[in-house]
Amino acid sequence: MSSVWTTPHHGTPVDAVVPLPGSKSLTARALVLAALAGGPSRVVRPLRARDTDLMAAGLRALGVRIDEDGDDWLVAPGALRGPAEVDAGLAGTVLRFLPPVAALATGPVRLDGDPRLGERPNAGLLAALRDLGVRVDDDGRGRAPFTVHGTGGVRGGAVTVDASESSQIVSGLLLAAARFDDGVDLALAGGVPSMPHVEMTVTALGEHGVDVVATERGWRVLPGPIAPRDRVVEPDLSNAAPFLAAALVTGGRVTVPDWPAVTTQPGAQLDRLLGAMGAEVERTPEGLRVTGTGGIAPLVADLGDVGELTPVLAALCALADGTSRLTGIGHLRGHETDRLQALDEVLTAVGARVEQLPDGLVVEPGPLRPALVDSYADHRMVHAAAVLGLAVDGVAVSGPEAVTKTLPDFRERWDRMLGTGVPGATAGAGS
Ligand SMILES: O=C(O)C1=C[C@@H](OP(=O)(O)O)[C@@H](O)[C@H](O)C1
Ligand SMILES: C=C(OP(=O)(O)O)C(=O)O
Repeated sequence: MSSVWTTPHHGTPVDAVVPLPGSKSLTARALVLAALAGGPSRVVRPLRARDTDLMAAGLRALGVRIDEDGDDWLVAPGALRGPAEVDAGLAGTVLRFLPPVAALATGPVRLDGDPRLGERPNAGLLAALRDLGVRVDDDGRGRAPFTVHGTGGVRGGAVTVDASESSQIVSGLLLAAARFDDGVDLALAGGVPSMPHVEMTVTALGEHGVDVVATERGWRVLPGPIAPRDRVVEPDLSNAAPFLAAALVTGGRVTVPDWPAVTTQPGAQLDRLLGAMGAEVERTPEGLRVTGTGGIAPLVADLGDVGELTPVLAALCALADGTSRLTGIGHLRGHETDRLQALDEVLTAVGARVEQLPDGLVVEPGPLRPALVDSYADHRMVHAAAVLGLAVDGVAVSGPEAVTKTLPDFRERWDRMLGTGVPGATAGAGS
């Protein structure tokens, strides 16, 4: 049975500096590219959480050596081999980044994960792999579990890909493509959500010396070596969302240190989005500082590029001064849970009126009330509940352990930000 977390209600302005661990998305790319590189790489300050630990475990199962050196990971590529079993848990990154790597291995690689993983869309990836010459056995639905029959090499070449349900399908193919005989000339069959994450992949490839260019309909990766590279992982800006939102909800201020000046992380758009909701946002020498100014303005925005910010932004919408409309996020129905349905249920439970659109949500705030809500095994739904709980006394969430996916000590960090946890350890009073 899962536990229940009664989220802290907080009637006074927060004032805290909240350092955050590394980005899930950057850690995943760093691991995969290091594993495919021509020599060893060091990943400094990787995220250590369920998703990235599963990525490391999956690569190890394929023959890659990954050692811990203090907080760093040392990655030494080896001959990729099956037979192997990969547990992807609920990680979209493992589900979509490892099959193209498995295709380069010698032997069968079976990928499976949590029950919900089998509902996450992946047909576009498996179809593309088959078109590139890879044998994949699945249940006919293109979803986990499935087995990639690696033969030690992939032909590669031109391929048209349906990545309308996840950008990770594109990223997975591009990350491994330099190791395909003919590289890849990837044309999109339609749209792709989360474009900043594809840009993150393209940037990471370039940093590893891979020749990758944008084409009229997609991207071309030339075959060639992947250079090893030591890299420091930026803090996870998407996981900054609930903490920065706390400044808005309580009329306080929160600073996230080491906010990168330039980044491909979609969380960088929090400055624009929280600014549109009434926050004052400044870059200080210490980091990004968000200050609440009293009310919360409603948000009308296409979040297609920044889908993973939706749960926290939608929670803010339930506390706003008017009706919000969030669109461009139909693909969130295939995330850790159907996030549009889950947000509808949670925001309704605390008193908002919610309308589901095919590609989004309309959120009209109502009189707030306490509620016991579900996490739906989704880390970002726990973040959303925590944000609501600041303003609504008596918000409890069942299954809060879902936060292990990307920020295992979320609750401790939350308490410290509010000044109710162990002082000084990971967050303290702002200056
Ligand atoms: O490539 C990545 O690291 C990610 C891409 C996005 O996936 P979708 O395009 O499936 O939304 C994002 O939501 C996910 O959290 C991380
Ligand atoms: C969609 C997310 O995760 P995943 O990488 O599993 O797709 C997320 O973290 O919001």
